[in-house]
Amino acid sequence: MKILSADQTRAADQATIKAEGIRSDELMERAASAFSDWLMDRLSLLTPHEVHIFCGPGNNGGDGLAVARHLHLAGYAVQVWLLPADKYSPDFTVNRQRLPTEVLCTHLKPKKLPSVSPKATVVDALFGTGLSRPLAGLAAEVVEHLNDSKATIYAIDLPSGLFTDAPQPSESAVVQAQYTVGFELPKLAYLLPQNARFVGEWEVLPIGLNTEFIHNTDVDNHFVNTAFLTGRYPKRPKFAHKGTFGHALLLAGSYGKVGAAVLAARACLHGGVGLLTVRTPAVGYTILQTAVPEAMALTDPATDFVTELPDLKPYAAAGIGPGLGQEESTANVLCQLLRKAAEASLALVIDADALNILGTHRELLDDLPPNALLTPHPKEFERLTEPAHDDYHRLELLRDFCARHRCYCVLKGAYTALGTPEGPLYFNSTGNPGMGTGGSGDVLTGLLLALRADQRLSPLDAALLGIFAHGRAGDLAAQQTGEAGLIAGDIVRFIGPALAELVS
Ligand SMILES: NC(=O)C1=CN([C@@H]2O[C@H](COP(=O)(O)OP(=O)(O)OC[C@H]3O[C@@H](n4cnc5c(N)ncnc54)[C@H](O)[C@@H]3O)[C@@H](O)[C@H]2O)[C@@H](O)CC1
Ligand SMILES: Nc1ncnc2c1ncn2[C@@H]1O[C@H](COP(=O)(O)OP(=O)(O)O)[C@@H](O)[C@H]1O
Ligand SMILES: [K+]
Repeated sequence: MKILSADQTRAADQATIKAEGIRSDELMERAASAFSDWLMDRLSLLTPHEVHIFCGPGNNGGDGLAVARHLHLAGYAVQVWLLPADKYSPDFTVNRQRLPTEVLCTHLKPKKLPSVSPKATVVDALFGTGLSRPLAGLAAEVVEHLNDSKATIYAIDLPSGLFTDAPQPSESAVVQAQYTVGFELPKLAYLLPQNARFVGEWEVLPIGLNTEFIHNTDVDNHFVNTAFLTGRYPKRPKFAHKGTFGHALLLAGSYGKVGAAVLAARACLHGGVGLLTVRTPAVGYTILQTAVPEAMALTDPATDFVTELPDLKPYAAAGIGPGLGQEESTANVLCQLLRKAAEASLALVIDADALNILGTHRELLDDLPPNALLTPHPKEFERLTEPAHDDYHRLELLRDFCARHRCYCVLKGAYTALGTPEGPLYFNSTGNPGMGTGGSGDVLTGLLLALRADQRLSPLDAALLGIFAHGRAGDLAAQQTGEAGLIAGDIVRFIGPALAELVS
């Protein structure tokens, strides 16, 4: 799914109105009906609800007025509160006129704000994508009042005060919604940790925006769901053999961290790799051969950490990092691997301690072979770049980093963001907080290694499929274990089912 900016959203609305020959208030009616139906599914008519709808002067307020009409006609006790303004949008005015006279509709006044009980349902229709500056004055006062009320707040399109695709000053007033319901496509603002307390849970409802316009619009950001991945993960051919899916090399583990190598190796095998060879220090030999008999062990001469790079000829892809440690001789192995990878046409996946080594020897970044795939969490990413002022700045750093080094970079977290050499970012939709547990990242590395070894997949598709399937495997696992009980090995068990869902 494409993530549109505020300007692109407005243009999509206009394109739809033009292509369908409808009036703008008819499109608003679609949005308001979709929102009203969604809300009424959650509110029961049997328990009386005090529903307060707070409307601003633009089309977000127009949506709110239309929602008020729908809820009133369905039998809910609705009260509308209007933010006074010099100017109201035409569709606001149309819907103000359509509001049945029985619905109480009152202008808000400073210092005389209505009391809203904690049991009330509030619809926030003050501002949406048209917000042009941080809220101040009465609007800010209303927002603080709603946040203090403890009522359940449902925001239409955006929590009021939040910009669609830029940060707002830290002290400015923003509605803290429990739910945000947008239209057609998700917004960047929904996906960032710093906005979580404003956005709450979110959902988008289809309103039939013009598909041709969306198709022809270039965007900076994409949201990756199952539909987005259709056609990217081919079925295994009938006459396939282990050579078809590539031979991968995993360099991982050190004394006390051989488990990371085991998790990554198991994930790689469940990720469909043809053959897997694992380079661990000697201390890992028995552990690996026992825990993962399907993998070949190519043990390093040193006991506790990896010191020598094996011959790269047999391999289609190499993964380096999980549990590796940062000894100087291990850093040398990484350095040689980077220099030889391009010549050996080796796809690289770089994680964990290998990233930390890159962070302390930044000159090595210039040796990254084309299409290398890096998988930092935000702290590791900071070591490769610089501290970010906020989540939006971090995404810009990600974009710059991938463009400069011609690499793919997986910035891990909820809604993991994949940066690409071409520029666009891809936000993942799967995964759950249960995956915030030691070893989850090692599993991702192993899975990505398998997909990079599969010569049928482009670097972009391998990365998108791996990130999505990793989160999906975590979701399937959590259905059995619960989130708190989830451990990294559980994610491994569900990689197969998660990938099977993607075959098309
Ligand atoms: N036909 C359409 O364009 C559709 C629009 N929709 C709704 O329309 C919304 C966008 O509507 P608008 O573009 O009218 O924008 P908004 O309703 O978000 O707000 C714009 C109005 O608020 C004022 N304003 C902006 N920032 C302010 C601030 N800080 N303090 C005080 N006033 C401020 C502007 O001058 C303008 O009058 C969407 O979020 C969505 O809810 C939906 O109905 C779908 C269809
Ligand atoms: N709240 C969350 N929602 C979705 N995915 C998550 C969440 N927390 C963690 N994850 C995923 O779990 C993995 C954790 O990786 P990482 O931090 O490297 O763990 P480790 O170093 O312990 O292996 C990442 O892929 C991340 O996207
Ligand atoms: K709103």
